[in-house]
Amino acid sequence: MTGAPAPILALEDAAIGYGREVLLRDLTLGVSAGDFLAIVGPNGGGKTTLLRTLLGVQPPLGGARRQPRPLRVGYVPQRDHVDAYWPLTAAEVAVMGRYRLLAPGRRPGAADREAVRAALARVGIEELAGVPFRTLSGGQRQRTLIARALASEPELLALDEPTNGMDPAAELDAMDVLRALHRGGGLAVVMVSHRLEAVANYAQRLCFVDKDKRLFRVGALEAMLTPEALGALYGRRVAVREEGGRRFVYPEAEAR
Ligand SMILES: Nc1ncnc2c1ncn2[C@@H]1O[C@H](COP(=O)(O)OP(=O)(O)OP(=O)(O)O)[C@@H](O)[C@H]1O
Repeated sequence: MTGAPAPILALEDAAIGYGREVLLRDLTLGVSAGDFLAIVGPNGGGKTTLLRTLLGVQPPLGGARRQPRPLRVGYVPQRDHVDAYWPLTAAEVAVMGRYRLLAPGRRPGAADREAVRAALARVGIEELAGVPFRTLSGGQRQRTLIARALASEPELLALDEPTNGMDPAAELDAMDVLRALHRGGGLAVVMVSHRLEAVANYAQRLCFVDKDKRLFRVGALEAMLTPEALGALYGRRVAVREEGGRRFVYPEAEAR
């Protein structure tokens, strides 16, 4: 039988939220091995809540979360939530990703140091291993946090706003790193972004989320970049144009 591959993580008719407050309900979403899914919506729209519920960090308020087998997930939190790592070096931050692979009470050994070196190399910052995290640029910090996640040998990389606050060049660099990890490493990637343009050239599938509009929609990239789907997300006409092999998102001026 052919068809969509079996999901490694799924929500079925799920409600997400906190305590008694449901942000969105009836959400059905699956993530398969090798997927690249971007969750897009406005600030405060419920993206992080959806990601955390999908990962099992917080429970759904209704419906079900399915995870058919144990899954190694590398989680990359929002960068500005982790500045407390001062005064650790990049390698000392990345080695934290090894801790759950260590036997209780064991300290990281040569194999762990090699895994960290390899993880820093995969994100292109091997030479920054001994540099204090707090002195790194935003883009270098983000790569360090991705290396920490990679050091845990994940099957799924989950990232919350990985390019937030970056200049356009650093954003492209970071997204290129994710693409290389996805294509070369066979990693499934699920990321949250409030900027559609940041992910429109990288993700295979998009999920639009906005609790205020009661919007939840998921589909293949091409199906989600239509005027109709973009209108549902932005509440105005938005066009996507391709120039030089890249997609750009243009909100169109309202008629006066
Ligand atoms: N721990 C919490 N308890 C109660 N409400 C929360 C909690 N965390 C977030 N919320 C609320 O849930 C809503 C969605 O927040 P969420 O962080 O999921 O949105 P987001 O789309 O990821 O936004 P951002 O891009 O600003 O991080 C917001 O109204 C927020 O105030």
